Amino acid sequence: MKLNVFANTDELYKAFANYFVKCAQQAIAANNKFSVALSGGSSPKKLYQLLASDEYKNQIDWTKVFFFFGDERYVEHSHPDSNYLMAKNAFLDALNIKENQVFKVDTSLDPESAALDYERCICQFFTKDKEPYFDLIILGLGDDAHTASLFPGTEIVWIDEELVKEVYLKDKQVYRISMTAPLINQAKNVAFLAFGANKADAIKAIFEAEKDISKYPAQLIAPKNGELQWFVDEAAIAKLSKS
Ligand SMILES: O=C1O[C@H](COP(=O)(O)O)[C@@H](O)[C@H](O)[C@H]1O
Repeated sequence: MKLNVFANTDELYKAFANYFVKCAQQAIAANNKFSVALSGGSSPKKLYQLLASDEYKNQIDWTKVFFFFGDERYVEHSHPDSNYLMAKNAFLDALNIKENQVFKVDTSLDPESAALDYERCICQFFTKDKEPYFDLIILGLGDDAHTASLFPGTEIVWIDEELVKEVYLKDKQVYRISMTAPLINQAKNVAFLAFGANKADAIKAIFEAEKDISKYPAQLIAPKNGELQWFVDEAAIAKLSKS
């Protein structure tokens, strides 16, 4: 595991964008395609915008990039909460990404069918591989130590076979569709993007508390053969023990 710490979010986003470019260039050179699962929420928006900026957009052959979603809110694609819509507005449209390069969760189906359908779609994409190996999975972190939509106290944290699953969040009374830990842990590269003082308790628990995946689901993330990186700012790691 590599912990990359930055003094401010501008540096953090630039470093993550450079890392994204490196992963993409390596995957395209090796396999002529780059498969990436995006995270949602508020944190990655500026990263996506940066990747579509003049500084970065010409560093990647975007026709060879295939986009998936680590998790999705169970809402229409035009809904303001949709992770797809956020990515579309932040960079997919600006980069002229074609429809067939973007794999959306079909939220017109019921939640269970949407999860099954997304799993099928992922398996079809990776049809030549023994298992689906994403080149990169980007993850966010909730203040409550959730990642993707692996939320504390939900059944999805115990899944060890299904690759995608629906999860019902009782407090919010909503469904989400999420990649599960077994799928995430098959990726070649997994990277967390987390910043701000509101993430400090979660980060301390993930790194220093006894393993308790029901309380701290992000502790589930440990790629089997891939590399795990954390991109954080100083505020987010402020509560870690100094040693
Ligand atoms: O609900 C979600 O939250 C996490 C973290 O979001 P943030 O707003 O604190 O950046 C995110 O990783 C996940 O994809 C999203 O659906």
